[in-house]
Amino acid sequence: MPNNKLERIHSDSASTCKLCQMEMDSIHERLDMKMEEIDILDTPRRSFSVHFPVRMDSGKTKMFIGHRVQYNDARGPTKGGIRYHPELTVEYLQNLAFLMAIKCALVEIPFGGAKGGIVVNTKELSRGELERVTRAYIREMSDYIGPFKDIPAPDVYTDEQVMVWIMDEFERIKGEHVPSIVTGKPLALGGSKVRKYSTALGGVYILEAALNELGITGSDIKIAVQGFGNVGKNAARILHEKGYKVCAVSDSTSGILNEKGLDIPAVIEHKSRTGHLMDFPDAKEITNKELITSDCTVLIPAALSDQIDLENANNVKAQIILELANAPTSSEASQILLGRSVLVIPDILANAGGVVVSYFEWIQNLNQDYWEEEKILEKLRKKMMTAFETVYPIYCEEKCSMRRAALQLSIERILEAERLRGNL
Ligand SMILES: NC(=O)c1ccc[n+]([C@@H]2O[C@H](COP(=O)([O-])OP(=O)(O)OC[C@H]3O[C@@H](n4cnc5c(N)ncnc54)[C@H](O)[C@@H]3O)[C@@H](O)[C@H]2O)c1
Repeated sequence: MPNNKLERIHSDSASTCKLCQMEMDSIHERLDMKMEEIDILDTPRRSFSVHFPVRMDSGKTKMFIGHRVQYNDARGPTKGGIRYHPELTVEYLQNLAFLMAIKCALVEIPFGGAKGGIVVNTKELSRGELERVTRAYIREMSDYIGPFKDIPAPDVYTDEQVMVWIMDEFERIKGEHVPSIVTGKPLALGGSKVRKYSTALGGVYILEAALNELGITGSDIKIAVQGFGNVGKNAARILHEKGYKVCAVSDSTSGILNEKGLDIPAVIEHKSRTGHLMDFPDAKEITNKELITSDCTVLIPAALSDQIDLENANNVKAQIILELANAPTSSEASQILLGRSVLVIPDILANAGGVVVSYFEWIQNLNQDYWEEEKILEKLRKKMMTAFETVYPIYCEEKCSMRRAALQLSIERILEAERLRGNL
């Protein structure tokens, strides 16, 4: 059995799928979808598994299983992460691949959706074994992936080093340089500037657009951020730099609050020096639960799924929830918040900045180019704003959740591509 951390990380996107499923019936009805359209959306184009032997450090050979799902490629080559997890199944990956197709359509990047990975607990592998397992998986997959077929990226328990091994093995097989085979690489090997904080920054662009739409302005805007990892810390940092009052932040151990606003660079320094948020001077200690219901204008869950639930949804004080984590709001809580007119900006829109900059990395690689930071920032802003400006009117007109509005838009785009190809 995996430990709790493994299980938890693995369940986040499953919750997103559950939330999307909840909205599907009303979308089918609203778009007056025919059975053949529902079928084409419900069916992954390719799902396959490979079995491969790897020599372990002990000298013994062990068999591994890898999967890849290429869900829908009507809008372009499929794109999606490679996840290493002991409980990975094809069915689970199908859900994640569907969400990737939805996200890419929402921010109008010319990709379909994919997801894959290996059934393995990386904590049980040495670095050498991890490299050999990765390379063996890519040897099995090399005919089915490619810059114009299917482009992998990092996901749970894979990182930029794993992406380099994937690229290197693929290039050895093809006998040429192909950096565009994978995104999420280090800068020195064709990675993109901004990628490390693109998810947080994309979310901040969307948040500012939402504040503007709701007419919420001024120095009284209070922000609470749950999670202080890659996404949460960068979101807090960017918002602080923009002059917002970030009043509360938390990590897995505890939270801190200062109603006048925290000095975020000092909090970052404190956390990197001590390893925790506790004992930060000039702040009150709070629990993660207290952060969710703290007195704030904007709540940014950026850690785990199902943090806003049946128990606390009625006590949320924020007017806007920016879902930077995947599925931080349970399905029951979503209904309550909709009833209370709290604007929930759904994960599929709020955290899409990461895949947008991955797309930019792919373009840079195809053109053997490196873009300056300013160019990437401007293009990211434009992509995120366009998505928001298209989804928001649907949300207002249809008086539905913003998640439903976003899903509806993506589905229309995928179906349009299928129609133009003559598949419908
Ligand atoms: N990294 C990306 O580009 C990206 C893109 C899309 C979605 N996401 C989603 O954003 C979320 C965060 O990702 P990340 O890359 O920042 O992960 P991370 O591992 O870097 O950080 C996770 C943070 O959450 C904190 N945390 C763990 N348990 C907690 C708890 N019970 N309460 C409060 N905080 C807790 C950890 O201490 C850590 O600070 C995940 O849901 C992830 O799927 C990330």
